[in-house]
Amino acid sequence: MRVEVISSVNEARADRFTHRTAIVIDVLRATSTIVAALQAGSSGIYTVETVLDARALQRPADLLAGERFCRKIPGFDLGNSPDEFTPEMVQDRRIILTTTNGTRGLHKAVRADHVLAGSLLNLSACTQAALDLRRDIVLLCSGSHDEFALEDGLCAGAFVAKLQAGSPDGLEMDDFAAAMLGFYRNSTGQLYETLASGATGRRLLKLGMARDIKRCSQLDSSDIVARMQGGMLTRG
Ligand SMILES: O=C(O)[C@H](CS(=O)(=O)O)OP(=O)(O)O
Repeated sequence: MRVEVISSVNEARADRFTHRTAIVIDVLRATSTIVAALQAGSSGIYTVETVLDARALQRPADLLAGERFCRKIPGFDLGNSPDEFTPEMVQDRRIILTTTNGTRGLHKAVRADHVLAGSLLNLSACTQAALDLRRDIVLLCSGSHDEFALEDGLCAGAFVAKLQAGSPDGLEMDDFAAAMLGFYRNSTGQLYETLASGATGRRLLKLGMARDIKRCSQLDSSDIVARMQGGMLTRG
């Protein structure tokens, strides 16, 4: 089995996904929020790129969620903070989500045979699902504003470490995957600090959202596998 890591949506050429399982990563915060929403009982999450698309897709019982400039979109039910997605709010409800980077990342991966949403929260569950699908794996770091984001690279490195541990016959990897593996190994025990030190983390801290960074750094706190099926992310 081989794993490759793509550093940002800008680098995500369609042909890199063919015949692969894609794990799309946006630790701060879209894919962490998707995992939290499914954990809280949402029946599924549609990701769309624009506010207009979100409103057009909404059916009467659906919730609109997402952010622009890290803030909840006016008129929407929910923002992009995992803690907002409680069972009281989202149980058995479909959610239409639009965020700056994560939703773009998920759309870039559509050519893959299978698309999973990965985060630190569901690292082990998502890794096992990807191994079970028996395809080469591509990890797409959604990044932030078209650039590489530290927290996504860290999470990609954590996935590479888990995939390696779960591949008794060995795991081939590209150079960027090897670099992110080294980065993750050097950050052991400092997940929160590393997340908080990147550009997105600093932006969220300035806005008083340290709690979101804490939540998004909770390694393996969920056994949710978030899988794209028929355009919607559901419990896989
Ligand atoms: O809401 C977020 O955490 C980010 C906003 S940004 O990266 O600071 O623009 O959006 P996401 O799509 O979850 O990365």
